[in-house]
Formats: sequence, C-alpha cells, structure tokens
Amino acid sequence: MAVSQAPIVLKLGGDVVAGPYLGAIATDVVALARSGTPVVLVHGGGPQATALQKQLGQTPNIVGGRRITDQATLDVMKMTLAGKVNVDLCAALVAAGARPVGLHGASSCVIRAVKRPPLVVSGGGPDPIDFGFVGDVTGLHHELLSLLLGAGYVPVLACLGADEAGNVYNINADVVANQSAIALGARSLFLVTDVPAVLRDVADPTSRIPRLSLADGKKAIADGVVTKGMIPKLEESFAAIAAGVRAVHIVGRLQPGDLAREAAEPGSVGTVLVP
Ligand SMILES: Nc1ncnc2c1ncn2[C@@H]1O[C@H](COP(=O)(O)OP(=O)(O)O)[C@@H](O)[C@H]1O
Ligand SMILES: CC(=O)N[C@@H](CCC(=O)OP(=O)(O)O)C(=O)O
Repeated sequence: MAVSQAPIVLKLGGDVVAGPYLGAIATDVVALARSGTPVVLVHGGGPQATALQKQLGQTPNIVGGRRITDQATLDVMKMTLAGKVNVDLCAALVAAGARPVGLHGASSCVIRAVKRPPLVVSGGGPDPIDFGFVGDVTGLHHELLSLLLGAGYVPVLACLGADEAGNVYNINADVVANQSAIALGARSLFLVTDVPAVLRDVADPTSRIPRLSLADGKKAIADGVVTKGMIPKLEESFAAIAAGVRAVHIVGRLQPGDLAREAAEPGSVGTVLVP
C-alpha cells in the first residue's frame, strides 16, 4: 500500500526517551497516526551510550558534538540504540496504543550510510578528524517505510546506518532525522529535545524564541546565545530547509496536544526555523 500523504518525522533525543515527557509524546503520536498522518520516529541515545561506555571502563570521546567511534564504541552504540532505547521507546508507544516497529540501519538497510571522511569540524581544531565508524546517510529504504506506513505502523528508527557490505555506522540522530525528512519529502520535522525551544537565555526556559531565521540563527551562534549540541542541530536543520523540508520545529517538555498545536500554529509551542 502506498502512502499518499507526506509524513511527519519526529526525532527524540536520548534524554527525551528516558524522561518524564515520553508518555505525552506517545499520546500525540497515536493521535496523529489515527488522524491519518504518517509518522516516522527517529531516536538517539547519546547520554545512555556515554553512561554505558563509562560502566564498561571506556572513555567517551566526543568532538564537535560527534562521538569518535572505534569498534568497542560501536558495540556500545548497537547495544544502546538498537537495544534498550529502541525497545523502551517502542514499549511506551505500544502502551499509548500505537503500532510501532523498531528498526535500525541494518534492518534491510533502511538507513543506508557511508563512512564519514575525515573532516574539520567546529570545536575540533584545525586538522581533519577521523571519526572512525561514523557514517553519513546516503538514502532510506522507501519501499519498506511505505509498506509499514501504508499498513498503519509507526517505524521507529535507531540512528545506526548500514551498507550493503554489512558495515554498520554510528550517526548523530539529528542528522538521521534531517536526512530522513529530506529523503521522505516530509511535511515537517520535529526535533524533540530536553529544552522547550531555542532560548535567548539557556538558563531561562521562558525565554523562548518562537521563530528563528537562518540569519538570526547564525547570529545566535556567533554571539554565543546558542552553544553545545544546539549548534549542530541548527546547522543540520537549516541545511534540511535549504534542501526542501517545509518546516523544522525544535520543541521539548511537551504536554499532550502540543505537537498538533505546534504543527497547526508554528512557533506557538517551541521554535520554528524559517529560511
Ligand atoms: N540557546 C539555546 N537554547 C536552547 N538550548 C541550548 C541553547 N544553547 C545551548 N543549548 C543546549 O542544547 C541542548 C540540546 O542539544 P542536545 O544536547 O544535542 O540535544 P539532543 O540530545 O536532544 O539532541 C540543550 O540541552 C541545551 O543545553
Ligand atoms: C556520531 C554521533 O555522535 N552519534 C551519536 C548518536 C546518538 C545521538 O545522536 O543521541 P542524542 O540524540 O541523544 O544526542 C552519539 O554517538 O552520541
């Protein structure tokens, strides 16, 4: 069965999957799916992976918001992302009445990827950095996703990529979400994080910026208003908008109904990014 409507792509960070707002999000996903809106979920699990690395005596090495991934680290990413986080997220969706199907990149190469070449990254010094088993998305398995969406299932994608030779790659979940939104021609992309929006003052959750243009976003980064993980999130998202994604919303700490409200009235709940 083909999917006639453009889907919504929803990305949940690892903190969100483990946090107190997951139930409200799951309720909204069910409401969207029941109203006939196809929803594709993408999730991370960075904090959980860092915790497991430490438990195992590994030293996490994150440069410019990206984890340098050797073989032992990749094993931790598989255990965390395609293991506990994916299962817990699917279980919460089931409890809310949705029909999730947990997948990872090696599920028939639903997230196809290649190794990321050594790159100079902001925050990583002047030399190119080899991130090891970190990938870049080259495509999605549209037929598989259409099959699931057309039958009323909610695909839940752990942010691992794979190639036809059987290589598996760790990919930042914001990158997977943005690339999925581009590849699927999504009507909108929601990046759900642990703060309610892009904020003027990160210490003040009421200082929400409702609409952020590319120029304002660049200025906020240059001025130090936006720092840490929010920098690559904005950079990836503005690139997705340039590639045709109609709306990117950065939201968090959601109450039931917030997702639909933000979709209907962009900038009413979180931050909507505009060209
Ligand atoms: N101006 C800002 N507004 C909101 N969050 C910001 C801002 N500047 C930095 N941040 C940080 O960005 C974080 C969200 O990015 P990140 O940790 O990568 O999220 P996720 O794990 O959900 O992808 C917030 O927890 C916050 O600490
Ligand atoms: C290459 C790379 O950095 N991958 C990320 C994947 C997990 C992720 O993105 O999780 P959050 O959404 O919870 O941050 C990582 O290793 O942390």
